[in-house]
Amino acid sequence: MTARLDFNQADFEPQFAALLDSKRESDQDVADIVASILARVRNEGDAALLDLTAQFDHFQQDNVAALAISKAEMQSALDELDPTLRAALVTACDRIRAFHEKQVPDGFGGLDDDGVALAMRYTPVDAAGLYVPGGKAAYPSSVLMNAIPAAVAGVERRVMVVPAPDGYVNPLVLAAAALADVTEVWRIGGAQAVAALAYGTQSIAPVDKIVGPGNAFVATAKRQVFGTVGIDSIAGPSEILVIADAQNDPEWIAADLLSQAEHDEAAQSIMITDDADFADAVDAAVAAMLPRLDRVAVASQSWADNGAIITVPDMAKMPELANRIAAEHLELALDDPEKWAGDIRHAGAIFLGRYTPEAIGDYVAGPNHVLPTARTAKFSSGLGVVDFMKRTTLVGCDAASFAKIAPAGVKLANAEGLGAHALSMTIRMTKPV
Ligand SMILES: NC(=O)c1ccc[n+]([C@@H]2O[C@H](COP(=O)([O-])OP(=O)(O)OC[C@H]3O[C@@H](n4cnc5c(N)ncnc54)[C@H](O)[C@@H]3O)[C@@H](O)[C@H]2O)c1
Ligand SMILES: N[C@H](CO)Cc1c[nH]c[nH+]1
Ligand SMILES: [Zn+2]
Repeated sequence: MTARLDFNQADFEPQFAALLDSKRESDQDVADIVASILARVRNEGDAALLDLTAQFDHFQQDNVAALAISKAEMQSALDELDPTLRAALVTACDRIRAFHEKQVPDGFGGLDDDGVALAMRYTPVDAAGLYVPGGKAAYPSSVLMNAIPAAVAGVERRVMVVPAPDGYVNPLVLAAAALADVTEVWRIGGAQAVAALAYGTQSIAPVDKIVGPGNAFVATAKRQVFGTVGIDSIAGPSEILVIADAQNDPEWIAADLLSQAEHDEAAQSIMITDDADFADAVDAAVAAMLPRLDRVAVASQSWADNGAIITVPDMAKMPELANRIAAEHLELALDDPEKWAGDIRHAGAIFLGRYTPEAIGDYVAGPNHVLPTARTAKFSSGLGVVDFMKRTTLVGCDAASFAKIAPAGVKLANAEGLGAHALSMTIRMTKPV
């Protein structure tokens, strides 16, 4: 049974607060396990990586070099791909690349009113780690979502890690890596892969930034290595918030809720509706659909443990709740979805109207599906080209422009009691070359 919350009930607020608080990647036990895995890889390098890969992925190897996948293996996976599957991958690739090419920032530069040359430019990081999940499902789509923006940004070393449970990596994942031009692939996953990318080991050179989605252990590991390396966002177990009125087919909405529940027992699917009978109909449709899914066990547990159906007296109450949920994905299965979207301030991605299920965004719409979870959409965004870049500012004064602005700088330096700062400016006015 999934949770049912009614906005009009006296106990709504504590129930809603508990729902918001129930994300697995925020749990202390996960944080403790991850901290010890990170420490082991940092201290012991390759040996710990081999040991943890054997423990968590049941993949035993004697040396880390054996965990690498060559360019030739990736290419042959692509060459041997079923042509219709290859065509689908190419469609996804083309649409994702087109959307991300629009994101390349320009920077700017020129002389300001005082004659000072000012500019801002964007440069890519040298090396990016691309986490592709693979514990419970294979994610060729996540290869594309990670690797394409990295390549568009101009990152030279694009290092993919993917867990290989029992030593197996789905060939479609390798084919996607070839198509998206990944430069290095390692069959490692979980917090130990994040640690190897962040700290480096004897065999794996460290990267500057780690991006990509994963389960609670991966998301927590990224949070903990931040500072040693950059990260994109906390992209943990999937979430969907569906806003639906009674005009919808309950089965369509049930399928949308289950599309994210089937990712992980820790995934979260929530619906808000203004119609109690429709809420009952969706609940029944989910129950009827669940046994027909291949991933019935995962989806059932997710729906029972973390799912919820919320009824509101009218849709005007919806935006405030949606903004507090700050979901990774938000579907507006309503008339005039653009109008409602204007009231949504916090969501990783918004899907407009009854014909835009979230799943279209997972694969082929074009925007990235690596998105912030666990309420972090309140302050962070989905993966994009700028995540692989840094900004550098440039300033250039000549004698005339320097003389115009330096006196204010000298005044402030003296006020801060920083005499050498003041001197480095006054010296240029009193002792010009
Ligand atoms: N937010 C996003 O943008 C987004 C996108 C795609 C997928 N996802 C999410 O990615 C996740 C994929 O999860 P997955 O499990 O299939 O693959 P995964 O690669 O994220 O995790 C598998 C790894 O987790 C580690 N692990 C598992 N149980 C552990 C334990 N008890 N202790 C320590 N480590 C442990 C293992 O090292 C294993 O290799 C799902 O939660 C899915 O919802 C999120
Ligand atoms: N919905 C996931 C992001 O939370 C992405 C994905 C990949 N494949 C299917 N779905
Ligand atoms: Zn999905």
